[in-house]
Parts: sequence; C-alpha cells; structure tokens
Amino acid sequence: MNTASRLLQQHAGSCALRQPIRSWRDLPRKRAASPGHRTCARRKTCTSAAAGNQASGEHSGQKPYVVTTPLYYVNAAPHMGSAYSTIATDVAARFHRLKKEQPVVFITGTDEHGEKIAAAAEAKQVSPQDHCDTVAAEFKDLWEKFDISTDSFVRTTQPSHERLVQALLQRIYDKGDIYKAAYEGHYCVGCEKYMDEEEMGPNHTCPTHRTECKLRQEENYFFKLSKYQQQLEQLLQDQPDFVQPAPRRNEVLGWIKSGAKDFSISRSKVEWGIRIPWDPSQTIYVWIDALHGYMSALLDDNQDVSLHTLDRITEAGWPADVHVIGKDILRFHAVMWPALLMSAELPLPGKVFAHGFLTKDGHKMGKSLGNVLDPNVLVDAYGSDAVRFFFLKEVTFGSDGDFSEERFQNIVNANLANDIGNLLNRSLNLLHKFCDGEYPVDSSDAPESAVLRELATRQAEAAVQAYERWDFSGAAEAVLAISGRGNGYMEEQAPWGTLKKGNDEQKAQGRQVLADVLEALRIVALLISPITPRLALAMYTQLGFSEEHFKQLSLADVAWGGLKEGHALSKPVPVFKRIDQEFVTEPAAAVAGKR
Ligand SMILES: Nc1ncnc2c1ncn2[C@@H]1O[C@H](COP(=O)(O)OP(=O)(O)OP(=O)(O)O)[C@@H](O)[C@H]1O
Repeated sequence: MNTASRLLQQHAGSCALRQPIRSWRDLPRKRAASPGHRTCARRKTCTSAAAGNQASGEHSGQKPYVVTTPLYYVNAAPHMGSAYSTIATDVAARFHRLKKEQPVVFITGTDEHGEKIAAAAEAKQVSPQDHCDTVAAEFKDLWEKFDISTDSFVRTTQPSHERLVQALLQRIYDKGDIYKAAYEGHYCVGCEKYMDEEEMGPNHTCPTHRTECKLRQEENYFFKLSKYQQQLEQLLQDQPDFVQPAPRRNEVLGWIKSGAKDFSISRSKVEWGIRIPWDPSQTIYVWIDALHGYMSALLDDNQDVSLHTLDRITEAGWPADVHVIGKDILRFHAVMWPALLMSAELPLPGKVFAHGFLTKDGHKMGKSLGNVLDPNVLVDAYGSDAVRFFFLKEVTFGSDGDFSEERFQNIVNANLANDIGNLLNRSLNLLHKFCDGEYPVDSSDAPESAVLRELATRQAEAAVQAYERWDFSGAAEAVLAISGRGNGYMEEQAPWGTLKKGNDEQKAQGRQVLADVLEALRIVALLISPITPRLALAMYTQLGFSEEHFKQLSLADVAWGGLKEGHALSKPVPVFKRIDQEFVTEPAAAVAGKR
C-alpha cells in the first residue's frame, strides 16, 4: 500500500466517527440547506406538484430515486442544448415526485477543470476559478428561470468532489487497474479527448467541433478498461435497458464488442485539474473527474471524504437511477463510468438515457462552435412553460430536432393558449355566469361511460405510461387529446344555450357539461404539470385550489372525481397569454419538428 492510500485509510478511521457520511435519510433537512437548493427554482416559485414529498418524511427508510443531467462544461455560457437536457431531466424528476413512491434527488452541476477551461479563462484574463464561478452562476440563474427543481448543484471544483475523485481513483490504483504508459494519438481539445481513427473525419477533423485533432504524445496513467470488457458485455445483456433508447444500446454494445481499449485517465501537461493522488505531477483527465460528480453531488460541499466514505456511499443515495445525457457523451457514461465503478466495486447506475441533438442548420448546437440558440432570449420573451413545452412536445426524446420560432409560436398558441387556456377560460366564465362560480355536481357522479370521463381516464393512463418510458412528446400528446376532446364536446353540447334558455332538465345537462369539462381540465393540469409547472399551478388556482393543495398532489389524483359539489372556483383570468409578438431569435432553421 502506498503512502496516499495509507493516509486515506488512517483518515477514514479517524473521521468516520467524527463526521458521519451525509445520509439520504437526512434529506429533508439537508435539502433546505444545500447550495443547489438555495438557488433552485422551487424556493422562488414552488410550482412542483408533490414537491413536498421529501419534507413530509413519508419515505423514511427508502432509497431515493436519483436522476442526473450531464455536468455542463463551463467553457462558455449555457445554450438551448444544455437547457434541453436539464428541462427533460426536470420533467422526469417532477413525474417521479408525483408518483410518491420514493423521495427524489435531482442532480445537476458544472464540470470545471481541463485545458479548455484554462484557455477560456486566459482569453478573458481572469483566473480559472473566477471564470468557473461566473459561468456556474450563469447556469444556476438559467435553471431558476426555467423552474428547474434541482436538489443538488455540484461543482467539480468543490472540495468534497476533489476528495472523492482522489479517493476513488486511489482505490482503483491500489487494486492494480491503473498503469503508466506512453501514449500517442489525435486529441480534440473541443471534446477534451483522444479520438479513434474511425471517429474522425478527413484530415483528422473532429466531426463535432470541425477542428483538426492534433497529434500528441505524452506519458499518462491508463485504466485497464480491457479487463472489464466481458463484464460490460454482460451488463448490457443482463440489463437491456441499461442504455436507452435501443439504437444507443446497440451502438454501445458495438463499441464494447469491437474491443474495450484501455484509456488514459491523467494529463501531464494540464495544470487546471485535480492532482493524481499518488503522482501529483499529473492531473486527472477532466472527463474522469467529471463523472464522479454524480456521486459527490450526494455529499455535503465540505464533507471529508475517505475510502470509508466510498464504502458507505449507498447511504448517501448512490447509485443514480438514471443519467440523462446527450448522445455525444455516451461512451463516457455507458462504458467508462460503469467500468470504473466495477473496478472500485461500487454499485452501477440503473440506466443511461442518451437523447438527441438540437440542431441549427442541421448541425449540433454547441458551445465550441457557437452556433447556439440563447435560452435566456427565449425564456425572457416567452416564459419558461412555453419553451419547456415546445422542446419536449416537438422533439421526440431520443431523436434530433431543429428549432423554428414561427413553428414555436404556432404550437404554443394552438396548444397552450387555445386548446387548454381558452377552454378553461370559457368554461369558468360560464360557470360564474350560470352557477354562481360553484361547482354544480360531484364530478364522480358522472357515469364511467360519460364521454369525457372515459376519455380522460384512458388518456391519463396513456400519459403516465408515456412518461414512464421517457416519451415526453407522447405524454404531451396524450394530455392534449383530453383538452382537444373537451373543446369538441363544448362545441357539440353548446351549454351556453341550454343554460340560458333551456328547461330544468336541459339546464341540468348544461351544468353537467361544464362540470365534466372542468374536471377534465383539472386532470389535464395535473398530467401536464411535469412539463409546464407554472401553467398547471395557474390552472389549479383557477379551479379554486390552494398552492399548498397543488404541492401535495400525487398521480393518484388523476383519477376522475376531484371536483366536488359546492366547491368555489376562482374568477377566470387567462392562464396562458397568447404569443403575439415579433420573433426574438435570428431566422433559424426553417422547419422544426420530429425526425
Ligand atoms: N445541441 C445539443 N442538443 C441537445 N443537447 C445538447 C446539445 N449541446 C449540448 N447538449 C447537452 O449538453 C451535454 C454536453 O455538455 P457540454 O457542456 O459539453 O456542451 P456542448 O455545448 O456540447 O459543448 P461543446 O460545444 O464545447 O462540446 C450534452 O451531452 C447534452 O446533454
């Protein structure tokens, strides 16, 4: 055992008693105090239905559902692609909170070391740490604007993270899975990685960053990935869902079968990084450093970390259930990360979901290329719900999608302002005019075969199933089918006529139509709440419920029968303002939509 290991072990013995590992059993208290949560959207606009599930302590003793976004590289400000991953992960987190099966821990953060960061800082003539502080704050601010319900925002420059990475690598080194060797290869600074021949375009160009990958030679430490080839193959056979969607799994299996090559985990010439614990002349390769962030996000910022901590990492909530990533970083998450964990004998994440790219003119939007759509411009002009809704409904999760502002405005107006917002406004107006603003019957009195009850029940099931399989577009479509039918039903039944001029029986029918439409809209609000949390809260408020009530909702509440006779509904105020303004982005790709 080398000195560093010995020190780590001694440290383990002394600090374990003094400072127990943060346990997910402490989450309610920790959550309120965590730095990520201090800046999270929930503090300001707590629009998460069922956001209170952790605070209530109702899940004590259960492992949390842990879901992560990539840790974004702070080489430049966030763009719509970064926001896309984060919004999608937020939807998954919100949906799981609604299920109330487990507490949920939603992790995001920033990846802050490496050559590209040092270069970006130098270009601005600031220190790397100052640069990271500035850009990390931009990410946090953006997540707040987008109502991202983060539980933990991890930064890879925080002390607990640095200690955890060192402890974990030391364990792998002590096991004999790391060795030193000379390396020569073509390096892409944009990707911060050596590229295989088959990954590069003509003249050794990186297809993503469109720059030449320069030939480099250095002496590095290597991880014996090859030793884990069989175990990795077995993982993908035993857990076919480990990588989703299916084409990505096949891609990963192809990589593994074609030979899992040992890879370099250190850099000899990069100063801005975490030192290799047994050889401080080298720094840890930024990608290896960043992957550990998913684990250190579960620790307190300044927590002491030791080998002992690693042994008890499950008490902090590890493993993650799902890593949501873009398809560009699949190899790191689906091959390298599991292999490192296998070597360290720690539990593997449950799943890696790799979504597609938002493209501009058919090319991946990216910070390095600068061909990005500024999410601040969109969210400032149109609000969080509109942007969240458009990208989740219009881009099939897992596929690529382009943006067009014209299509954005059309879709959002048609679906959110007209189909949902107008229907609620019209029916509430009628309710105030003809029923004194009181819900006229018990919604559960409608027979199960009643048009809207039958449809809403069926579509709710379809929406829940779609969320479960990460088909956010399908979930949105299933919900819109309810509001769409609600509009049709209003037109067919025309309750305004019968309520005004009908006999008693016709008036009762008119009231029943309004009651059914409003109950259907309540279900719409709850089902769409993971995607458009503000709109959902506004709808619930209009339906006469408090924010507290909204926060306590669970999936069980999608069952027909929530609105009761005599319940007072609020005066109608538009819940979603129609967009009627000039475009705020440059003319972008002409056609949006699914591919
Ligand atoms: N165009 C995009 N579409 C969808 N997601 C994206 C896009 N660009 C980045 N992301 C998300 O961000 C992750 C990569 O984060 P990173 O900070 O490296 O961003 P980047 O813009 O791709 O950086 P760079 O252009 O410097 O390579 C992706 O895996 C994905 O989750």
